[in-house]
Amino acid sequence: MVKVVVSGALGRMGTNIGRIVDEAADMELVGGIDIQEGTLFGTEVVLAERMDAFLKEKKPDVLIDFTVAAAAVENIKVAAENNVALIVGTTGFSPEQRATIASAVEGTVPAVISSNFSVGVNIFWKLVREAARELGDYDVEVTEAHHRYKKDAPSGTAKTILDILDQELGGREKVYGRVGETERKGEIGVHAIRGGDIVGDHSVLFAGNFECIEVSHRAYDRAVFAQGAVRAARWVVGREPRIYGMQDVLGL
Ligand SMILES: NC(=O)c1ccc[n+]([C@@H]2O[C@H](COP(=O)([O-])OP(=O)(O)OC[C@H]3O[C@@H](n4cnc5c(N)ncnc54)[C@H](O)[C@@H]3O)[C@@H](O)[C@H]2O)c1
Ligand SMILES: O=C(O)C1=N[C@H](C(=O)O)CCC1
Repeated sequence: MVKVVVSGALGRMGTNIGRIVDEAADMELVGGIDIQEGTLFGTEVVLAERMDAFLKEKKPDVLIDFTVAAAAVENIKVAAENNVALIVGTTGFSPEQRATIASAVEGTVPAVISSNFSVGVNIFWKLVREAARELGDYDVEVTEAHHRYKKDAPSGTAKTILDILDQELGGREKVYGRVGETERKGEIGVHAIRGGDIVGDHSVLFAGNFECIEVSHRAYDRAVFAQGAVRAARWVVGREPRIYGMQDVLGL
């Protein structure tokens, strides 16, 4: 049995993950962490400040964190100190926060950290890389759309797209939206749409003369992220203590 604690337990992702873990025959949901007390499928959700004592009491194999960047950094430190493996889906980390996470995790616990746990997006990233390799002289625009409550922009997935484009095209300037008189040069345009209950859309447009190619992914339900995170939780237990990506879980 893989024993799981969910951090961000009362949120959109935490609830989806709790349901999947609760229904899994090979997993045991042992509780949750949030900034309010509550319950998650019959298990106790405790306040974030009680996390250290809770992990010592419940002794989970893995903590799955979908919270906000500043909170996740602290949660990761506490989990690593308690020798609990990690799945981190939280996005919006600064470079400094990423460095803090790396020093807490590397050599201490295994952690899968990904801006997007859906299988489809991990394939989409491969397609974006392939297109960028072949279309280096085309204009490139990245667009993402999410629900009205999303806190970070651009999305973590869009930032991963930009990392891939940087690797394949060199570090082109990024222009975040355009207004007024503009002249297109070699930049990558980046556009974040927020509204309603959009689960998560990403698209990369490669525009040449007389033709465009658009590579895109649309999530219709958060279950795709939650299922990927739970799949990663099964995979991570017992691995070497370092940071992995979802491509390691999927063998891509
Ligand atoms: N990697 C992926 O596949 C993926 C998919 C969806 C969302 N996300 C990311 O996951 C994060 C959460 O998204 P959401 O839509 O579930 O948000 P949400 O606001 O619905 O849920 C976040 C939860 O975290 C709780 N929280 C805040 N501080 C906390 C702390 N210190 N300890 C424990 N819990 C705390 C909040 O109270 C809330 O219940 C965001 O960063 C989002 O971008 C990633
Ligand atoms: O709903 C969110 O928030 C999502 N966040 C991730 C991101 O920032 O890329 C993945 C998609 C959904």
